[in-house]
Amino acid sequence: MSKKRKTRHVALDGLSWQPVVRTHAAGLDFDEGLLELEEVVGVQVEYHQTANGRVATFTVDDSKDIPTAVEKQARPQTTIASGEVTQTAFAERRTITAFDSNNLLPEWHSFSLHPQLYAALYSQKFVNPTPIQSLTIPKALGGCDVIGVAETGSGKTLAYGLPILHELLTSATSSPPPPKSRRPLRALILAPTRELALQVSAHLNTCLNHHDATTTADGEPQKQKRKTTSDRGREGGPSVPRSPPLVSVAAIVGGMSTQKQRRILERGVDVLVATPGRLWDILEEDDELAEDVKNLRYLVLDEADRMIEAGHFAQLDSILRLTRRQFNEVVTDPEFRSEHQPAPSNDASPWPAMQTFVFSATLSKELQQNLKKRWQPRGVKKNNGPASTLDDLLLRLDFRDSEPEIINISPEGGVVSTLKENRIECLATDKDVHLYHFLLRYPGRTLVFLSSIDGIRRLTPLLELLGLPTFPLHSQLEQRQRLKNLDCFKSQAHSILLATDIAARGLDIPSVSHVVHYQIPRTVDAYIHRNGRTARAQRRGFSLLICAPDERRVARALFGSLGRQVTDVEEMNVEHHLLDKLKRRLRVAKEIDAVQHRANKAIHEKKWMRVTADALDVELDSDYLSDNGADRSSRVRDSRLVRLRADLKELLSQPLVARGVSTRYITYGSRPVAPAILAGEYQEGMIGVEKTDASANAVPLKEKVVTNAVEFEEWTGIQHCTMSA
Ligand SMILES: Nc1ncnc2c1ncn2[C@@H]1O[C@H](COP(=O)(O)OP(=O)(O)OP(=O)(O)O)[C@@H](O)[C@H]1O
Repeated sequence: MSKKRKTRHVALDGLSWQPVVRTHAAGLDFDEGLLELEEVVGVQVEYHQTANGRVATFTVDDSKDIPTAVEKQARPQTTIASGEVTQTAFAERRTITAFDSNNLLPEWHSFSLHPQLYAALYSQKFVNPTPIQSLTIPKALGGCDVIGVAETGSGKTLAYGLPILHELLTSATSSPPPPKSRRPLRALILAPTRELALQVSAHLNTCLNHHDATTTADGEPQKQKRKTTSDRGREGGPSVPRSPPLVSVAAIVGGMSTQKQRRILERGVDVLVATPGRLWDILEEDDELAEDVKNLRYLVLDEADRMIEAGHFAQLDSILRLTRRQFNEVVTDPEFRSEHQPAPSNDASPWPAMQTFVFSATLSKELQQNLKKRWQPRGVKKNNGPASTLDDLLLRLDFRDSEPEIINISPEGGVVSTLKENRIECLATDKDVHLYHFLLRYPGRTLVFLSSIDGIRRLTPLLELLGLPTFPLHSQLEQRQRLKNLDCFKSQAHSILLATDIAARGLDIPSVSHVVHYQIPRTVDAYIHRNGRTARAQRRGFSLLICAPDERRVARALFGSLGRQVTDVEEMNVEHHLLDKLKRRLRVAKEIDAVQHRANKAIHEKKWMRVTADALDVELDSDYLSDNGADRSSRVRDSRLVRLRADLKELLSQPLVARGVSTRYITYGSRPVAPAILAGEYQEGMIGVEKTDASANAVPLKEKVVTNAVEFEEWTGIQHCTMSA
């Protein structure tokens, strides 16, 4: 006789969701666009078709004695923090208590960091601290507030991250948090974009969950195979005991399920990385978190200047007000204020006073000086209305330190020493062909910046039709798609990301070989940050500015603001004789795209008419429904498409041949090319075109001045122009 199963229905949030282990590497690992993965065990999911669509019912199988989240919370020792927790719990069992930094990481030894962090640095082969890390870490560990300005890709995340993790790890090791209560938030890191927030969270988690090495008795790291989600699956389900991590880091960003976010916060988080908009939404509902923010130990503004541009101003202002010692000012949202009366003073916090870190690659000197001067004793601050500029906002930061340390090691002229800049001047209508030529001539991971989303929408299908692996990134894409595209871009050695300035800040994508400014950036900061996606961490990088005549004034002003002249930037050598062939390919690709676009539009219109007619309960004209005319035109379109595609295929199959090279007699003649083809010295698909690095193919400046004196004059002739916004 079968035993009757006991079932009960519970709400989605009442289930015992558990974060799933995912592989880590420093940087973005978004699993094809998944922000966070959770699993639930012992629950049957049934789908029912209803008038409102498909509905899922979750039925807990009690025979398996699976606790719900509510039951779990009632048990001691089961609070789990952050999406990365199972890994963290796993690492915790191997918490490192000793590390021979004196011998293994001598350059880091004087910082006396927590052994866990040393082991993580060692396993990532970060043998030397970067300059900003060397200067910042001792100050931060000594309790100073720090304003750090250093070039892009110089390791600013760990400059503020290591001191925070060090203190949290040290205090967690000496006095573990009480098991039952939700652990209070200790550090808040605010970042302007979702991608950057997720990246910072992943970067810090890598330092906590170091998987590649474990220590032997003498503290010597020893290689160990990293566990992956699939390994775990093969082993037959979760094998890791789910104990709380020592320190948990989580990210809260827009575009992520709010239910998941609530669960993450309920489990308790030590370090929260967030975008201001989503964090403020949560703070308005979560009193406990708002209370935590008032008693923070660390506050970090990463890429503070961009936060203003990203339209987070009001929310950022409101969050910063919560962190101030005396809550006696007008809050942006009065309703919120009445609910959240101030904690009397930060002195009540069990932690020492809050430390504030402000980091960016671009904070004006003037602002840095103002920040230093602006400190006033508690309670005498003026100007309590809502902040309206970055200056205004940062001047209201409540540094507890009367002398915040300003560490500015940004390079003169804003250019990283390992970056090579080139430019191409051409008509606006020739930008496409120059971009196409560059992408073929210098394959690699290329990030192309455009000023408008329309431009990205136009170029993406063209480059795809031309056979180039192209991915778009802009704010009108769904978050999941944004992360997926980033993942695709970074997983292929030869790929192209067409992006707006949403990708200009902070993103640490491994080995971006080229940055192309398809349109001139609107600000100097944007130019610096765009360039900063390549030439990171002392690697070499290349940036190309494609400039049309009507952009020259802006270019001149931009370089003027950097204390340079645009003519200091070498012109790129272009194989002009190849451009005609490339233009032909582009023309056909554009035609295909236009025909396809018309076809899609017709289909959509028809569909829309049908849905609208159904909704209004009206009958469509029989002529309209008969499809005869439409069929005819779609047949014409289809056959045109077939023809055009065949033309493009033919054009793409024709090799691009350098001037003076005969493809009929490749073994002899004035330039026999066969030996070089066999030796792989030519660029693929380009016969007779030498394989070179983009940075090695510029027209030397002197030569340019002599041969093109008129053009040179045009670039320098007009003085005193101003940047347009
Ligand atoms: N000490 C180190 N040694 C070697 N590599 C490091 C070190 N510290 C950080 N890195 C690596 O350098 C890269 C850039 O670091 P990070 O993203 O923190 O730079 P950043 O200064 O914040 O850049 P941006 O201004 O563009 O945001 C990362 O891939 C990081 O893993």
